[in-house]
Amino acid sequence: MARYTRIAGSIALITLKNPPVNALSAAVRQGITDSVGRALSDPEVEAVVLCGEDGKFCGGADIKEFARPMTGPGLVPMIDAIEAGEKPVVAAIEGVALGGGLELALACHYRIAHYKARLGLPEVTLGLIPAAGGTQRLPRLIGVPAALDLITTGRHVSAHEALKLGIVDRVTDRNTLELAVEFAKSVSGQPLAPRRLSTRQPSCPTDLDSFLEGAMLRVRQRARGAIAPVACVQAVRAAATLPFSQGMEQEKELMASLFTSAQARAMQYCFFSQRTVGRWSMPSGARWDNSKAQPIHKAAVIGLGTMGRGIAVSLVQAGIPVVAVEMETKQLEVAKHAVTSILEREAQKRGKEPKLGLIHFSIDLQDLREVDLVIEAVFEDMALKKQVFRELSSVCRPNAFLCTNTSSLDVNQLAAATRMPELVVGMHFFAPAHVMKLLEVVYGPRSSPVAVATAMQLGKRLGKVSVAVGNCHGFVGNRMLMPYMEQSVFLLEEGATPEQVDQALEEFGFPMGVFRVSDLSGLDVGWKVRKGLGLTGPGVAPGESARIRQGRRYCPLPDLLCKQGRLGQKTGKGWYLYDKPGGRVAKSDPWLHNFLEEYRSQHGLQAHPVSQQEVLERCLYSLINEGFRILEDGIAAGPEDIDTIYVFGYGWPPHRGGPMFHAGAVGLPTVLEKLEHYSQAHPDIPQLQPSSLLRRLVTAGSPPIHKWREVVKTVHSQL
Ligand SMILES: CCCCCCCC/C=C\C/C=C/C(=O)SCCNC(=O)CCNC(=O)[C@H](O)C(C)(C)COP(=O)(O)OP(=O)(O)OC[C@H]1O[C@@H](n2cnc3c(N)ncnc32)[C@H](O)[C@@H]1OP(=O)(O)O
Repeated sequence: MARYTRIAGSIALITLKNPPVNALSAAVRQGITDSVGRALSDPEVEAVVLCGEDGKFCGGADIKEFARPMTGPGLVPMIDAIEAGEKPVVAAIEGVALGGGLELALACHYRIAHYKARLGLPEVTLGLIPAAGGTQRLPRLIGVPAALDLITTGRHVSAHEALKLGIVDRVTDRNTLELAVEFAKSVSGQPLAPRRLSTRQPSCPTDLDSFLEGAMLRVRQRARGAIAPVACVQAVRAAATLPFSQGMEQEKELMASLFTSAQARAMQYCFFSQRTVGRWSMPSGARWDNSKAQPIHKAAVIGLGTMGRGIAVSLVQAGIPVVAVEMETKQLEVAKHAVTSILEREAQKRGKEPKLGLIHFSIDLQDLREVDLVIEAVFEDMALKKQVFRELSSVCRPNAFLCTNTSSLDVNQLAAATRMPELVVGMHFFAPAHVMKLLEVVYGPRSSPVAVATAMQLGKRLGKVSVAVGNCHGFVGNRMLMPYMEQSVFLLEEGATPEQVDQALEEFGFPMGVFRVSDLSGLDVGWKVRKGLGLTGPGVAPGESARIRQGRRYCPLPDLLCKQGRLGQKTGKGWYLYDKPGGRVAKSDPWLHNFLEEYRSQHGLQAHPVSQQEVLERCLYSLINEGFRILEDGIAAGPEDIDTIYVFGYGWPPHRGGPMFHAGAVGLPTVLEKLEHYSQAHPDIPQLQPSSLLRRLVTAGSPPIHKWREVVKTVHSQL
């Protein structure tokens, strides 16, 4: 809806009204259309001010409507009518003007923004382009290069940046509406033609063609197969080279090809999944809406290695005072220097002062007596972590929350080392912790709903996408990664090369294939985990075959590389060769190829050509299969949780929705059939045996993904 009022005598005020973000639903579009018509036809109205209720101008088109047949007035004619009107319209922008919301503002003749407002055209993140004239008006307002940047990235800009770019005419820290009304009065009667963006010529670089070609190249590289960013460049090219009306035609055609695309569906699913995970639940019945988070006034981080430093930076950036603890003075000094430089660098990027005063470095655990919450980030070693938790339990206040940053260790064992196990949760950050958006909040069997709510709330404050998950080895993300990584090395045994496997995965849309990632993070990380699990090293039973562990197929290749000191980038060689230790450019390594051949002949393995299809099916479907097991086990509340974890933490391409969404898109019967096929071909790999939930879903007629929770519920109720 939109509310029409008259204020200050001659000003018509149109207020968008559709909580929570005043999205442009059919009813809102109808309301605006009617109100604008009324204002234009009322002789007593000299000018119009457009604003949004509750301090939010507009969050854009109503995304929920995209899945339904379109009703109500179209966005484009509504916007065009505002620009063409003979009375000045001033947009009073508070909160957000995003997508269709900004496009609406661009049709207004003037724009005034509150200094806290954020503006942007994020349609590309939903698999679309700004097709209500955004791709045509923005280049005409701020020039082709700046518009291209905003449209292809979808990034939000602050009101101050918007002013610098020329998107808004004024920024205020006063009451935006009052200023807009004053402003509207002051411009009434002035000529409107120069204010109509559709009539302007866009400012273009002199070498437009090569500029656009370069931009297209960069966008294609970054897009990793996503089609919307490419369409964005094409639409902006139309703005730069065609008259407005033809540009609009082109915009419409491009949007028509995207609107019903599988990629747009996937990305919109990601948008809603990200919000669904905020409404977390635990098998006990505790939920986001019946569990109250405790405020965190002061926190601590124990262990200032790479992870601890990133976590400390995140806390400081969120304005939370932190005690940062290392065990020895020398390590503390090194960490202090590193944390301070990250804080300074990050603050400089944001044009702000670093909040150095919020962090206190210490080697004394007694300094933790006042904190509300501790995040332990010491080395991934159960005995060491238990020791730290015992000490924390005796030093901290009895009601302090004790969190462990672990990627796979049993949260319950750590809880058992404390006096208040209900206050213990896992907070699995991803490296670098101040950059990566994902946080897995891990609840053990004894974690209280308050502890989970507090950790989830803290994650939100840190700007993370937090997902609550149950306690098991590897939680959700790493547990699913294990069968994926196993398949990748099995494929090497069978004849593939790291290059082939990586290429298939990168063409699917991952930023890096599994072997490049392994080289980047260090092969010794997995080696240590495998040693801990008794899969390699002294824990292996004497006489056990090199390629069988615990009765199932095992590939010792990664262990063999580690034994040779090939730990990845840091040693200058791993699955690939680098020009020096710490080098980043991966080169194919003939040594490795020979090594693989020798290994195969030593173990009597016959190499066969491995197709791209086989790489994808075995790596991805085994990962997906584990995802179904995770749902069955109640470790993740729904497929949205798994998909959000994979998109935000593991580089799964958003235009493919996430692994579980991908399974639905491929077709559950196909996934089942392929898993059955590979499982028969490799009976010694239990991970390829289709999970019972997948079978059940197929038997139930492969319901759409939003119905899977119901099927999972029936599985749980029958247990
Ligand atoms: C054949 C061709 C046909 C073509 C016809 C097409 C015509 C269309 C032409 C033009 C294209 C225009 C497209 C768009 O405008 S797409 C939308 C662009 N806008 C966005 O992407 C913004 C999305 N929203 C956000 O980023 C954030 O929500 C926020 C910054 C606005 C607010 O953040 P926050 O305060 O953190 O709140 P939440 O994110 O939690 O959101 C609260 C609540 O609101 C829902 N919601 C948010 N935005 C929208 C929206 N645009 N439409 C519908 N619903 C929205 C969100 O889902 C939450 O809901 P809840 O989980 O149920 O609480």
